[in-house]
Amino acid sequence: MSSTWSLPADIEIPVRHPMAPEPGAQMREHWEKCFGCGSDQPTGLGMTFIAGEGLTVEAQFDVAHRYQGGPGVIHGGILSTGFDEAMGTCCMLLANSVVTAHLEVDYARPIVLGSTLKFSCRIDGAVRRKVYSSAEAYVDGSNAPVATARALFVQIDMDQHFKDTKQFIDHF
Ligand SMILES: CCCCCCCCCCCCCC(=O)SCCNC(=O)CCNC(=O)[C@H](O)C(C)(C)COP(=O)(O)OP(=O)(O)OC[C@H]1O[C@@H](n2cnc3c(N)ncnc32)[C@H](O)[C@@H]1OP(=O)(O)O
Repeated sequence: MSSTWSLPADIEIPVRHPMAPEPGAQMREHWEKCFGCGSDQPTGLGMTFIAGEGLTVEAQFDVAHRYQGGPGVIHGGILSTGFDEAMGTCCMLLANSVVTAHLEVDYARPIVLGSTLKFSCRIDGAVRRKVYSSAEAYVDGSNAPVATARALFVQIDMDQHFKDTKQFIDHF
């Protein structure tokens, strides 16, 4: 795998929010209609999340047949969606609302339909509103990651960011 991704020199390790879920606790969906995590999104990934120690989160979803790209394997965009959601949820340990500004994925192995895809995510640091995260994805029986990702999330003001799409929002 290769990447030109590098963290900025002025990066700092942020503090986990005191109200963040305890390590081992399930983390909530950020919005019930979300394609990644929403319980009111029947075609979505239905991802689940467990808070880890420090600034880490474990996430997973089952690779259903409807997520097929090539014959018998996951679509690359679905895998990248899984990373996006898992790493974005990891940022919730800071109790910030964030959106993805940059996401890159290295695809190391094909992922067979029917697998359970597991993500190990962490916050690498933050600079002002920017939160840097990295993650690996695994399937059962594989010690090496099947894919890795890095992302930049930017903290937003929810009211301002979604001011033009409020008609879609029941509540957050
Ligand atoms: C979904 C939301 C719900 C929230 C709940 C929790 C989420 C949970 C899970 C969700 C999972 C799913 C999540 C989803 O799927 S979120 C959906 C996909 N993402 C979007 O739609 C975001 C679209 N982009 C924007 O709205 C704006 O561009 C944002 C808000 C990101 C920044 O525009 P804004 O005008 O506000 O700020 P700024 O332009 O001064 O930038 C600020 C800083 O960031 C730096 N920068 C910006 N872009 C890049 C870049 N590409 N590479 C490197 N750096 C970049 C920039 O240089 C500056 O740095 P500095 O000057 O400080 O050094």
